[in-house]
Formats: sequence, structure tokens, C-alpha cells
Amino acid sequence: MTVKLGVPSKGRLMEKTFDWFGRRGIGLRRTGSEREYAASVEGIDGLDLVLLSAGEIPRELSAGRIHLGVTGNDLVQEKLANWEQQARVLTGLGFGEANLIIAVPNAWVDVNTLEDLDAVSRAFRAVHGHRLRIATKYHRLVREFLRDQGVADYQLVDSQGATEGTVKNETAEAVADITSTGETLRANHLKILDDGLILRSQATLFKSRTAPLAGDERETMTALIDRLEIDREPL
Ligand SMILES: Nc1ncnc2c1ncn2[C@@H]1O[C@H](COP(=O)(O)OP(=O)(O)OP(=O)(O)O)[C@@H](O)[C@H]1O
Ligand SMILES: O=P(O)(O)OC[C@H]1O[C@H](OP(=O)(O)OP(=O)(O)O)[C@H](O)[C@@H]1O
Repeated sequence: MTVKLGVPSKGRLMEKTFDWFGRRGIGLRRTGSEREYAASVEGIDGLDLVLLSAGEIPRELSAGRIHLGVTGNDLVQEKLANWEQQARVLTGLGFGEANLIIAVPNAWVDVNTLEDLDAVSRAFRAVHGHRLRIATKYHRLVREFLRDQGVADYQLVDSQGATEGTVKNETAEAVADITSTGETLRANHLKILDDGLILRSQATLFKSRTAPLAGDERETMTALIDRLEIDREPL
């Protein structure tokens, strides 16, 4: 049997993950046609590469269908309740860095903090008859953060992409989304609240706590961890 490593199947995360492993002597490659999700591994025996959507890697780790997985820690913390019981961080990979933040329209000149947002959201409901809407795909993380910060009079609206456009489209008043350069926020006339940082994220190598390792798989895992120069202790 083999140790299964889940890696994002496309885009920047895939390429940078392949580079990161390549620098450590482990060649990960997509094979076959451009559209075929087949892959190969060179430089270590007993390791299988599984190409997956970045957003599905948390679930596969939690279900024990992959032993190792690379994805953003934002996605693991969002998608898995009590994530630490299901996966453990082996190491951050130093790319895919982004912040999950709360942003409001630039035009809201008096709203710069969560306290201001709280005040506005109370007034908003009285005037508009519905709660202030925050567009996001990070439902769990945003709810937990706002609960801890004492902001209650809002509703989340689901947005799986182009989230910053929801304010212009009038389907939300505020957004909670990932930002890295800040360009998308600027282009959409949004500003981050001064205390609106929910989470810092980066591409991270996780190990499943639920995927069992047979004897030869354990040897492969040990060899891999040594090669990656990760502290063996957390195994
Ligand atoms: N602009 C960005 N800069 C850096 N990292 C980003 C950026 N946008 C998203 N990320 C990170 O990339 C990871 C994957 O993001 P996302 O869920 O958008 O995946 P995707 O590319 O749409 O893939 P899929 O839909 O297949 O899951 C997340 O961990 C996220 O934090
Ligand atoms: O701060 P910036 O560098 O501008 O990056 C932020 C944007 O990047 C991500 O979107 P992505 O490109 O993944 O598209 P999406 O809207 O489909 O999520 C994120 O959702 C923001 O929209």
C-alpha cells in the first residue's frame, strides 16, 4: 500500500507545491493530457500523488482517504469543525499567503472598527427591515470571529467567488474574504476594518489524524518526513 499525498490540482498552489517538493528531491508531476488528472512521483518509493480541489483536501484528510495534504490553513479551519482533532500541521510552506478580513465600503467614512460595524448593523436593521449582509464563503470562521468580538446583528450571505462584487451588486453591505495584494478590495472601493483581520493563511502541509498507516506506509512516511526535514516528533 502507498502513502497518499493530496495536492491542489491546478493553479499557483499546485505549481508552487510541486516546486517546494522538487527542491527537497521529490519530483511531483501531472502526467497525461492537459485535462487528465493523472500524476506521478519520483525520488521516493511508496508515495502516491492525488490531485484534488484545494477546497476538498480538508474533507479528504478528515475522512482519512489521504494521509497528507497541502492546502491553505484557512480552508482546513473553515471546513473542519474541531480541525485539530482531524489533522495536524507538519509545516507551513511559505507561499499562498493571504489574510481573511472584513471589509466595508470606502464611503462609510465613520465605520473603521468592529465597534463601528456593530453600531451600524443595529441601526441598519431598524431602517432597512433586514440585517446587514456580509458576503463570504468562510461561514464558520466569520461567525466565530464576530461572536467572539460581540457583533451580532448581521446575516451572512453565501458567496463562492467574486465576493468583492456583491457590494456593488447590492446583494451585501460588507464582505469577509481573502486578500493578498489588496488590489481586488481597492478596485471595488472597499476598506479593511482596522481590527478586521480574522485569520492569516498560507499553504500548509497537513497530516491526517484519521488515516491509518500500515507497516510499509509508516516506513514511507518516516522517509518522507526525514527528506522534507520536518521535525519527526509530531508523527
Ligand atoms: N489572492 C490570493 N493570494 C494568495 N492566496 C490566495 C489568494 N486567493 C486565495 N488564496 C488561497 O488559495 C487557497 C485556495 O483558494 P480557493 O479556495 O479560492 O481555491 P481555488 O483556486 O478556487 O480552487 P478550487 O475551487 O479548486 O478549490 C486558499 O487557501 C486561499 O487562502
Ligand atoms: O488581494 P488580491 O491580491 O486582489 O486577491 C484577492 C482575491 O483573490 C481571491 O480570489 P480568486 O482570484 O481566487 O477568485 P474568486 O473570486 O473566484 O475567489 C480572493 O477571493 C480575492 O477576490
